[in-house]
Parts: sequence; C-alpha cells; structure tokens
Amino acid sequence: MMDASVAVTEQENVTENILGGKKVAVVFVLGGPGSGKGTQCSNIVEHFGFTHLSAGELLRTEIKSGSENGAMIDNIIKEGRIVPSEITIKLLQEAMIKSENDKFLIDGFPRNEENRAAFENINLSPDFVLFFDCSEEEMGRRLLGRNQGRADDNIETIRKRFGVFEESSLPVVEYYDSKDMVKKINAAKPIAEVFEDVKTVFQMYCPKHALLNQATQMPSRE
Ligand SMILES: Nc1ncnc2c1ncn2[C@@H]1O[C@H](COP(=O)(O)OP(=O)(O)OP(=O)(O)O)[C@@H](O)[C@H]1O
Ligand SMILES: Nc1ccn([C@@H]2O[C@H](COP(=O)(O)O)[C@@H](O)[C@H]2O)c(=O)n1
Ligand SMILES: [Mg+2]
Repeated sequence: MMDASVAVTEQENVTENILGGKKVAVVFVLGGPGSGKGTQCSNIVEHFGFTHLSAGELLRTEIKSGSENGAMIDNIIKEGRIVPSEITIKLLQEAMIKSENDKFLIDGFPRNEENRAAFENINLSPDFVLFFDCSEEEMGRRLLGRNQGRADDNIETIRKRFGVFEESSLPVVEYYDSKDMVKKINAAKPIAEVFEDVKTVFQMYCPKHALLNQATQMPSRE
C-alpha cells in the first residue's frame, strides 16, 4: 500500500510532498563550494517568495547553539567532510515544519548519496534541482575573497571541499540529471547575469507568482 504521506497525481506523475500536514514545494540548490548558491538564493527569496534553508548554515547554527553534536560537526566542517545525514535532515525537517511558508530552497543538500537517501526516507522529493556550474579556479578565488570569517574558507579546507564535491556531490547531480530534473546554470558570469538565467527558470516554474511579484513591485502612482 502506498504511504499516506505521498500522493501521486496520476495525470502528471508528480509526487506531492506533504510535511507536517502541509503540501510543500522543494527546490534543491546545488553547485561547488563558492559557486554562488547562497548569493542567488537571496535573490530568489526576494523575487519569488521562497524560504532559503542552507544546510551548511543550519549546521553552523547548531555548533553555536552548544548542542551535544556541536564539536563533532565543527570538526567535520573544518575538514571539509560531510556531516552524518540524520543530523542534517533533522535540522532541515524541523526548519521546514516550523516555517509558515510552503516553498523551500534547500541549499547545499543533498551533498552525497546518503543525504539523498535520507531525504527520500522522509518521503519528500525535489520539484527540480538548480545546479550552478563553475570552474574550481573561479570558485577558489571567490572563497578566498569571501571574508565572512568561515572556518572552512582556507586553502587547505577548500582543496578538501573540492575533492568531496567531485567524488560525492557530483554523482548526486548526475543522478537527478538522469531523471531530467536538473536546470544547469552557468555560474561563472557576474552575479546579475547569473540571476537573469535563474529568473528564467523560476518564471517557468511559478509564472503566476512571478506576475504577482511584478505587480507588487510596480511604483506607486501617488
Ligand atoms: N557570480 C559571481 N561572481 C563573482 N562573485 C560571486 C558570484 N556569486 C557569488 N559571488 C561571491 O563569491 C563568494 C561565495 O558566494 P556564495 O557564498 O554565494 O557561494 P556558495 O555556493 O554558497 O558557497 P558555499 O558552498 O561555500 O557556501 C561570496 O563572496 C559572493 O559574494
Ligand atoms: N548537506 C551538507 C551541507 C553542508 N555540510 C557541511 O557544511 C560545510 C559548509 O557547507 P556550505 O554549503 O555552507 O558550504 C560543508 O563543507 C560540510 O562540511 C554537510 O556536512 N552536509
Ligand atoms: Mg553557501
């Protein structure tokens, strides 16, 4: 028997995500370290009304909260490795349930097959995957210039993060690509130009919302 929390619309063969009693839309935002995921998510939030959940940011907040897992998470992040999925999925799930919104950008997750399976195990699936494609050379330059005091923005950890991205994260993108779910964006361009391409994707995905948003941004006649 089909799990009650997953309803498949027969006509479109689209899986409906039900979480905490509400129907939610999920877009995974993936790309290498420094490809611009966080930067573009802020723009998407502003223009399309999504809630941005960065897995890395949730983990950093968990460290600061003094949680019992804090020291372990801190060590893993400093080594550029991936935190066990049960920790990250719990943080994401709690944030989605607590939010009043019903559409989420999940940034930096899934980072490996274990992450992907953990998301499937809570009976959720992404509507699509936004993938920011950028060279290591450019990403490295951006990370070293980010200046936000992140413990992993140093040359040694950056090299490890690139290794993990190649070995563990790209196969996840390839998995979704094999299901035709990936919208690939050239992220090597300037921020505003990247966002033009991102906007095209989201205007196709939620055209009604895009129109509504344009209306609310019209200058007042008064
Ligand atoms: N298209 C761009 N061109 C130049 N600089 C950019 C571009 N996009 C983002 N940046 C800058 O690069 C740095 C990294 O961007 P951002 O934090 O958005 O990347 P990220 O993909 O979220 O990285 P991480 O995976 O490490 O969290 C920031 O300083 C940001 O201002
Ligand atoms: N699914 C994830 C996401 C992130 N991490 C750890 O956090 C670090 C920073 O992530 P950003 O997305 O902010 O770059 C990352 O290098 C991992 O150590 C994780 O374990 N699992
Ligand atoms: Mg980020």
